[in-house]
Amino acid sequence: MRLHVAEHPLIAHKLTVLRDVRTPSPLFRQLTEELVTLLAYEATRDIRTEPWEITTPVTDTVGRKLTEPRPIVVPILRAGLGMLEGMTRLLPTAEVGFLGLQRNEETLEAITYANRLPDDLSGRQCYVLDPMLATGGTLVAAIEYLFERGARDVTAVTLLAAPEGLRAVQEAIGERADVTIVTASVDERLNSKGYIVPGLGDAGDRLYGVVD
Ligand SMILES: O=P(O)(O)OC[C@H]1O[C@H](OP(=O)(O)OP(=O)(O)O)[C@H](O)[C@@H]1O
Ligand SMILES: O=c1cc[nH]c(=O)[nH]1
Ligand SMILES: [Mg+2]
Repeated sequence: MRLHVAEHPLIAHKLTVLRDVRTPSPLFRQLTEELVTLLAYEATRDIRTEPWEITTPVTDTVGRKLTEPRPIVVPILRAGLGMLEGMTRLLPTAEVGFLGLQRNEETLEAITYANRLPDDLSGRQCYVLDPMLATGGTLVAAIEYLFERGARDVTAVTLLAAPEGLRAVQEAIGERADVTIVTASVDERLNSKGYIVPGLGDAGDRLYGVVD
């Protein structure tokens, strides 16, 4: 597993406003999108391209173009949905699959309630979107769903990651595949309720409001 912590003054600034408990949902959503676009730049550093011949108004030349098959972007509902627009703005031709997972607040176990992925992901570059990597249960489950369909090249884009969650992903995935995590921050720890500290609270609730 590779970890990339994206360090940039704009990321640090936007993340600080995002963490602030006084930041209302509309601004939280806007900042999430902006942060994802900045993180996507890092996350797609190894996206596959191939030579492509074109003619400019001046001459013939060879540039580069994204290779087929198209990359796939997989937001983890709910909170990952807030990252989709920012990612597809940079990767407009990407296919989008969906996973819905919810953490049980007592056991912290991730329960799957939606799985809408292409059947065959072999040879595809997959980008998983979830703002929070806490215990790692959700991301490990998501990566396993992608592996089941043949994916072996997975990049997870998160806003915050806890050291505990990073260790859990490393232990679960091992050397089985090429997994990269791109995050804006590795925070200090988890609290007794499994929340990231200092964190930003419940990302889904801050994006979309509290649902029972
Ligand atoms: O690393 P973990 O301990 O598994 O926790 C992280 C998960 O928790 C949050 O989702 P939540 O269950 O709150 O669902 P929501 O997005 O619908 O709010 C978050 O968006 C991650 O998916
Ligand atoms: O701090 C946390 C941990 C899990 N999920 C969240 O939304 N926030
Ligand atoms: Mg939530």
